[in-house]
Amino acid sequence: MARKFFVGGNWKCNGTAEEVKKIVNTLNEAQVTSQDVVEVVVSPPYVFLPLVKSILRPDFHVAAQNCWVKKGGAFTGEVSAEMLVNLDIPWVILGHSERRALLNETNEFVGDKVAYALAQGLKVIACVGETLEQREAGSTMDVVAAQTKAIADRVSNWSNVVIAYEPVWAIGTGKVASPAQAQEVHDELRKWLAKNVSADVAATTRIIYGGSVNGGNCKELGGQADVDGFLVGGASLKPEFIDIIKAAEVKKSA
Ligand SMILES: O=C(CO)COP(=O)(O)O
Repeated sequence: MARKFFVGGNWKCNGTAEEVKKIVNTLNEAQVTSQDVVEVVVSPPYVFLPLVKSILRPDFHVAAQNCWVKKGGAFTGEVSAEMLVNLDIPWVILGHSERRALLNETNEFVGDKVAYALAQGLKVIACVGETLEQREAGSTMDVVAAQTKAIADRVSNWSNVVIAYEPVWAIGTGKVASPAQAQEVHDELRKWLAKNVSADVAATTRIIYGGSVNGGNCKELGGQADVDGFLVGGASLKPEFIDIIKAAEVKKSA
């Protein structure tokens, strides 16, 4: 089964209601590649999720940027997976490196969140990736494997999981991984899945790349055999996000 190209826009902690409406209008007006070829998901901050969902074109979907690790209750400031399901929010991003680094989310905690969110019926974009220090120490694959293992230990059905490989040193830095660097990790990660989960999960799970993706570099990155799409930060707030969605065409013609 072919892996459908996937483009996610992670808006992070940005935007006013007016700005959000503007971004959505731009997306709504854009002529993009058919949804048979690409799946598009945008992830606004929580407070804008109902607004975005209500005005976004029906062929694009929304994702939350996080959710609580288990059933809701006395957890001030948190939003539960059940609440997202209740509002028909289909996707959630979990384990983003900003949360791992700034909010001390461990591999195990992220694994627990992924398992819980999937069990509630959410689809999950699970983020993994190494820091510059880890890359320079030659431990990229050990780090990425440990992050993925914490998920694999807790998840048996991978059909609703997209893995986002986002090297921390490439996020928001303008220092994009080269197509060869991205392909190398995606290939290793797929081999890891084949060995430790199953050949089927390795063949069907989409592994998308994130970190300084823009309208200029998306085609070459997307042309790599094991790059199944992108998780885009800064450029997803701009009209060039549409060019990034269109990079799915490189796979169609491949
Ligand atoms: O963190 C990212 C997406 O989740 C990537 O962010 P940038 O595209 O701004 O580097």
